[in-house]
Amino acid sequence: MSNKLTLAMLQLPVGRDVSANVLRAVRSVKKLKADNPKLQLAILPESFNAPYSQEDFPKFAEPVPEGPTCQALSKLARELKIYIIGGSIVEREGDKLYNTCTVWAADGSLIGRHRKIHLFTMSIDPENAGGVEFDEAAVLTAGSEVTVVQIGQQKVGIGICHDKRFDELARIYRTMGCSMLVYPSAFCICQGPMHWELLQRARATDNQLFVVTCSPARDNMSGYVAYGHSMIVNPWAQVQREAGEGCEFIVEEIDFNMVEEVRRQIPIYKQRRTDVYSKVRSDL
Ligand SMILES: NC(=O)CCC(=O)C(=O)O
Repeated sequence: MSNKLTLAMLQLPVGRDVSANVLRAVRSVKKLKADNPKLQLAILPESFNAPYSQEDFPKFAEPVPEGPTCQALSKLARELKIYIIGGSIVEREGDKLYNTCTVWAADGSLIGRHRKIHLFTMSIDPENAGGVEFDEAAVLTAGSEVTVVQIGQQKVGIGICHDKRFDELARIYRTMGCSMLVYPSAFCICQGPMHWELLQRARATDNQLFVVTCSPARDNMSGYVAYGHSMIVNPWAQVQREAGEGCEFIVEEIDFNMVEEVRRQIPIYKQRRTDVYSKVRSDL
């Protein structure tokens, strides 16, 4: 049984026309599959179908999985016989809105729905690389479930952008048997240079697995400017692939044998002293 998986990360531009954004994503995935017949998984960015904007979230919200964006992703997965980690969209359920990542199997069925657990609420002063004011929590409801999906032979843990700052979530995924974490993301440009790669490599070091992020392309004219730099970090915590800032697609074969190699050579998971930690942390 092959322990490899060929994936694509699509660092797509996002405009205000939802149908155009979804169509661009669909056409791009089709082209990548035509050019790379071995492609098994396509990963889209956070908020790939509409602008990442607090004011706009209610306007662009859709039901999951009945809405047009989900239906397009389901059809695409079925047609191409690939898995899709559908970035995120704003999901409407009753009077609540969520930032939601849907995951589709190769038969078009929905195998995962991750509602962003840690909402992005930040007020960074302007002297820190331009600053940022954002409050997802003013509009969105936080999810309260972890999400692990089976992709081929691998268990994959899902988070959305700000979720990657929280080491506990990544550790839970490791404990649940994950060999890869995927975070569709739209990181802010003021924190990007400081924390984007650092956080991803930290999660990979702690948990000895692949960590993949997929961002929208940078658009300096939009209200919220995404950092770009979609990235694959391997279980040695090395940056295996990294996009630049603009529209870019990366196709990469992931060799999961590396997960076992690292865990065998540096067996920190087995060396943990939960007996000591639990004396001072009742939550462990
Ligand atoms: N979309 C997000 O969750 C942004 C998170 C972010 O930029 C951060 O610094 O955290």
